[in-house]
Amino acid sequence: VLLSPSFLPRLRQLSAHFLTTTASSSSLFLRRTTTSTMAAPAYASELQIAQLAVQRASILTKRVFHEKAKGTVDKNDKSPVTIGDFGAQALIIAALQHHFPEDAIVAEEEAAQLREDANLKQTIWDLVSSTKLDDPAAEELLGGPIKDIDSMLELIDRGNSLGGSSGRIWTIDPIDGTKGFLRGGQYAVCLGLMVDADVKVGVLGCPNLPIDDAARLTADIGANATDEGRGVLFSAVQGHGATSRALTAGALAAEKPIAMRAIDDLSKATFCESVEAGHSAHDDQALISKKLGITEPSVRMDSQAKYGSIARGAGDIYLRLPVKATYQEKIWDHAAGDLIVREAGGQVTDIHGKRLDFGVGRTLANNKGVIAAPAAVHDKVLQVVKEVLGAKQA
Ligand SMILES: Nc1ncnc2c1ncn2[C@@H]1O[C@H](COP(=O)(O)O)[C@@H](OP(=O)(O)O)[C@H]1O
Ligand SMILES: [Mg+2]
Ligand SMILES: [Mg+2]
Ligand SMILES: [Mg+2]
Repeated sequence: VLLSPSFLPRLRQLSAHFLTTTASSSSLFLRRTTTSTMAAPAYASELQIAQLAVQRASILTKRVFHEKAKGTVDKNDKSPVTIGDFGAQALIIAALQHHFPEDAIVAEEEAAQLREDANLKQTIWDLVSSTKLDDPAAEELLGGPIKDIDSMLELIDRGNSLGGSSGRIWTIDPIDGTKGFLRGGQYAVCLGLMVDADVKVGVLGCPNLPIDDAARLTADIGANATDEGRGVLFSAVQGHGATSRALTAGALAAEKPIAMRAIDDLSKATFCESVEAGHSAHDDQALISKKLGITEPSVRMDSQAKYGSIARGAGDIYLRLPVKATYQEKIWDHAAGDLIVREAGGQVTDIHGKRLDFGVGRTLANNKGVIAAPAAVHDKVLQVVKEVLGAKQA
């Protein structure tokens, strides 16, 4: 059993766990007892690697924003994609490949375009090969640097899994809210692990959100923010709650549990939605908000920073109603946020009240739209969504 190939990744996992649980203990005896008598919490190793990988990828995205001309290139779907998206995806997959080489990965980007563009490829390689966590133990835990430029392209393309309903599947959005990123607004580096289509681990790096969990959402949230006081890492493990911590450039900062705000009066709720009118139906959402008695205007922000923000009670409700009936939401746009909100005391469904189904491929083909709200009021919000959308069809 010890020598079977399937045991190898597990062995690596165990040694990773050993390295971190023992990093601060000095006696060998203590180390032995720690590892033999304490059961590791569920998905502890996956969580730690995911958090550090997102943290490292976030450094790269910040470097792209601050140091580089933003290098926007056109993708087939005409969404802006930057060297940051490719670079962050390469760094995250490198860490996953090092620890969990058997796991499938569904990631947003692919390397095809880089293979044909030597300049772009080199620019990304320069960034990727020079981005490290500033804590050597943490950097080593992620497996250190990528070997060479071709390995980088292969790693990016490891994210081409078709997804599905069985086994371990990671999903990555290296930069979610690319348009927000380009504007200097909100964006998120997103990573989730699904096991048999159930999201078990979710991590969101939000470099432009305030660190302070108590900071309420406002209309100008994160717009052209300086780095001072900003950068949050949200995490959740199924059944173990959700946390936030400062996003750092090295080892993980101390975590705090987060929870959604208890709201008994929906008229006092803060609701958030996409900046982009093409991504969710602003007019329908305004009507729903009004019917709920909400008088404050919506807070518009890009990316899964919306999920993280309501999970820590900085806002309360996130509505994403379809603009076009044919659009299928992508699993990487929702997996981490869905778990983080539910672990913080929320409920997340589509406009029909169905939980998001991450087991049918790269898209949420079985769902339309998203409604995320505190569990106690989710039904009420859903009811109003149905009223408004029903009236439109009638
Ligand atoms: N017509 C559409 N409806 C809904 N979402 C869309 C869309 N077109 C693109 N998107 C997705 O919306 C995401 C951004 O969400 P938000 O509007 O909440 O910031 C994009 O992620 P990327 O920025 O990673 O490409 C993209 O996947
Ligand atoms: Mg995109
Ligand atoms: Mg996205
Ligand atoms: Mg993206």
